[in-house]
Amino acid sequence: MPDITHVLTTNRSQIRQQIRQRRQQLSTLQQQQAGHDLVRQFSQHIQVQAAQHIAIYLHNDGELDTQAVIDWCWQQGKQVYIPILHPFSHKQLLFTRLTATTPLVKNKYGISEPRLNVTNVIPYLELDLVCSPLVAFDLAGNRLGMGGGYYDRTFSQHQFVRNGQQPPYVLGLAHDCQQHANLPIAPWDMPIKEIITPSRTLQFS
Ligand SMILES: Nc1nc2c(c(=O)[nH]1)N(C=O)[C@@H](CNc1ccc(C(=O)N[C@@H](CCC(=O)O)C(=O)O)cc1)CN2
Ligand SMILES: Nc1ncnc2c1ncn2[C@@H]1O[C@H](COP(=O)(O)OP(=O)(O)OP(=O)(O)O)[C@@H](O)[C@H]1O
Repeated sequence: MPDITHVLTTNRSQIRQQIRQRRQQLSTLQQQQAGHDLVRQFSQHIQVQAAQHIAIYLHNDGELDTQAVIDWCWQQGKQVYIPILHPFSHKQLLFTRLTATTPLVKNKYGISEPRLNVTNVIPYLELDLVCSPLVAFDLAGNRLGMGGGYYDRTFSQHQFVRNGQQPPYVLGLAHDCQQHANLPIAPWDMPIKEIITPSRTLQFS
């Protein structure tokens, strides 16, 4: 009998591969349109409107293009933060401020991130909203990421109110084509409350 953990891992990585391919095949025009439509969904969202410190990501690998949303945030006077790979804590993220003049470097996965400057790092609990990237989502709020466990670790470390500080509101951003009928769930997966796509906002209880 195959070991259940092995089956789960193989299955998850096949889904990842299939959906990553699907989003990589979107044309530049489709990506631009998606990014533009996302602003409409995003700007109408109550939690977004109330948020001052917003973590988002710099798109890569066919992910939903966030540049128009970032520009909208700046126009609204909101502060934008991007995840960077922690320089020495294994598979941990730091969130650092992004402005129009922030120097960017490529991380080991080839993803652009702000060059580490400790004065620009925000403690996770000071974020109001976290817009997480993802590879696949289902209609129960399960998400599958790139396979590093970076976001799951971040969410699980900060899921409870501590010293009266509320954890940030977490939502996922994805193309509609990243929906998958039934994701195989691992014990460490942290479901999210909401996914925003260019065409709709999905809320899960
Ligand atoms: N734009 C963006 N920035 C991000 C993330 C993200 O998903 N999107 N991350 C979110 O965590 C972190 C980077 N995490 C990553 C984790 C793994 C791989 C990666 O390349 N993995 C393997 C495939 C693994 C598999 O299929 O099992 C690869 O492609 O070779 C890339 C990024 C931080 N920054
Ligand atoms: N809270 C956690 N603590 C320790 N290890 C974890 C945690 N969450 C995930 N991991 C480990 O990280 C690895 C990758 O997890 P998984 O495949 O769920 O990542 P993912 O959801 O694709 O990535 P991400 O969360 O960055 O989007 C797994 O081996 C898992 O054991």
